[in-house]
Amino acid sequence: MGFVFSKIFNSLLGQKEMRILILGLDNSGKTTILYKLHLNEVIQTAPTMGFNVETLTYKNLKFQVWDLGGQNAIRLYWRSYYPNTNGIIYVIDSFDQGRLKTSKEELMTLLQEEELKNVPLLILANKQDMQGALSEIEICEFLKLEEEKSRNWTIVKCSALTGLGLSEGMEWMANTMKK
Ligand SMILES: Nc1nc2c(ncn2[C@@H]2O[C@H](COP(=O)(O)OP(=O)(O)OP(=O)(O)O)[C@@H](O)[C@H]2O)c(=O)[nH]1
Ligand SMILES: [Mg+2]
Repeated sequence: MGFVFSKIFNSLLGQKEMRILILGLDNSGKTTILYKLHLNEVIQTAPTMGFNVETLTYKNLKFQVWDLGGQNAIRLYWRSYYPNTNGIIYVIDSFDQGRLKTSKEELMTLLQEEELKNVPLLILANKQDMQGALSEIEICEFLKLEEEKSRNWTIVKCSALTGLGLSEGMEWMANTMKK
């Protein structure tokens, strides 16, 4: 009986689009990641002034993925996209150590948002192809996220250029949402 219910539930879930936001500072690689996932290509990007949105299917789940511009002035508008969000992908440029503190501050601010309470968080430590990039362990230590007890979160090292880690990250998101 339970099996029948879980099959029905899964098929319903398969049709529902899960709303995912890709957030992070400008130049961290959000748009490159979105299109690497969508087209399996590295596209030439320009700074995003508004947003890009694409539908991706992964593990029988449909994700409606919103990539928002990360420039300082545009970050003010992130919160208008928060309602009904099912997952957050937070992208960090692992090579840009000078802006890691700012990136952490932005992350801490959004984690305090009531509308994003308990929403699963996938942190992507991007640009791992660059010599001198911080490892995901170093970034994790810097972020000090151990206190995020009520939220499902993980950190995955990735490169939007090579594709490293992107499937792993999406797999985590899909599995977390299916639970
Ligand atoms: N080496 C390397 N470069 C990357 C990687 N991901 C993105 N880039 C480059 O970083 C630059 C910025 O990438 P975008 O995807 O436009 O960054 P963004 O986060 O969307 O930036 P905004 O739209 O301004 O918020 C581009 O030159 C990308 O080619 C990566 O994994 N490795
Ligand atoms: Mg962009």
